[in-house]
Amino acid sequence: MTAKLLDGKTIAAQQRQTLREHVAARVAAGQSVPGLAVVLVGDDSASQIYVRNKRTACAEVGIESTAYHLTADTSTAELLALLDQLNADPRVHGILVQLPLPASIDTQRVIEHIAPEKDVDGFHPYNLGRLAQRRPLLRSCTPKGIMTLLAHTQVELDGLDAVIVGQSNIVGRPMALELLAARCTVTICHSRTQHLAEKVRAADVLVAAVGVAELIQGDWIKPNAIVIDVGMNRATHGGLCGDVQFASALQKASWITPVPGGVGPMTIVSLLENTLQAAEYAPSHLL
Ligand SMILES: Nc1nc2c(c(=O)[nH]1)N[C@@H](CN(C=O)c1ccc(C(=O)N[C@@H](CCC(=O)O)C(=O)O)cc1)CN2
Repeated sequence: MTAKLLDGKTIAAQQRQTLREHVAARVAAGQSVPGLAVVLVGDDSASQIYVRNKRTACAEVGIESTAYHLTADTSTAELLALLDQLNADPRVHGILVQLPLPASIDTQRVIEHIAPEKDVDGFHPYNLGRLAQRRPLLRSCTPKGIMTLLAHTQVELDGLDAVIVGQSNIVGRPMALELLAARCTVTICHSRTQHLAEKVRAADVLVAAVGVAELIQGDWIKPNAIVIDVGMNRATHGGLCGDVQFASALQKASWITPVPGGVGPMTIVSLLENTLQAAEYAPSHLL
């Protein structure tokens, strides 16, 4: 058996086209251009690339992005002051603070300082709480993008066993809430999990988001499982590799995401969707 590829690059491109049409229709109807504030602190090279890619994607669909690049020695108080300004600005519908922040900054305080209705990353406790209650508003981008990929398989998720490897606030935990809302039976594995291979072998849907190159072996994969690889690790040959051993998993799974070109592009298009959603929900007196 050879798995079918869940081609995030192509699906995200189709979604950007749809978004472009929605934004154009919105503007033609006399409503405001959706605005995204993109905040980057420090000089992390990967973050700079992600921010650039997000702004390029914004431009493609007609979202106006404004960049705020702060130096690595910015204090938490200075960043909170910028967020106060952006929270109050009616042209800004979404605020994105690129993570990770420098260690000197209190990341949780920063996330909680973004107005929940502008929290297009879906990291604010309000938005995570809404998802936990199955009443989501702005959903975390990577898990949201993964749910879109899963919808493309047309596999009925109801009742399936889903296993998530990784318990981060950005991916693992909101992913569990998404899959629970889709009526999967969800297991989250982490660094203290015993018998990881056995847990993975039970998965009809596997989401690998642990950040360890090729940790998950192909022979751990249940036949016909759907395999979603969130990992983005530097391979020994210099390229990128995921958390799953792709070549051997391809022989066991029914569907699998490539790295690159799987989950990453879906994360970015979900951010664009959230920004349009935030603009559409913004109170009319602010438009
Ligand atoms: N504020 C946020 N910070 C971070 C998030 C996030 O969703 N919000 N997620 C990650 C990084 N990330 C987005 O910011 C991200 C990472 C990778 C990709 C992507 O498209 N990857 C490509 C490969 C890129 C390459 O060649 O290096 C792919 O998978 O095809 C998109 C978004 C942490 N921080």
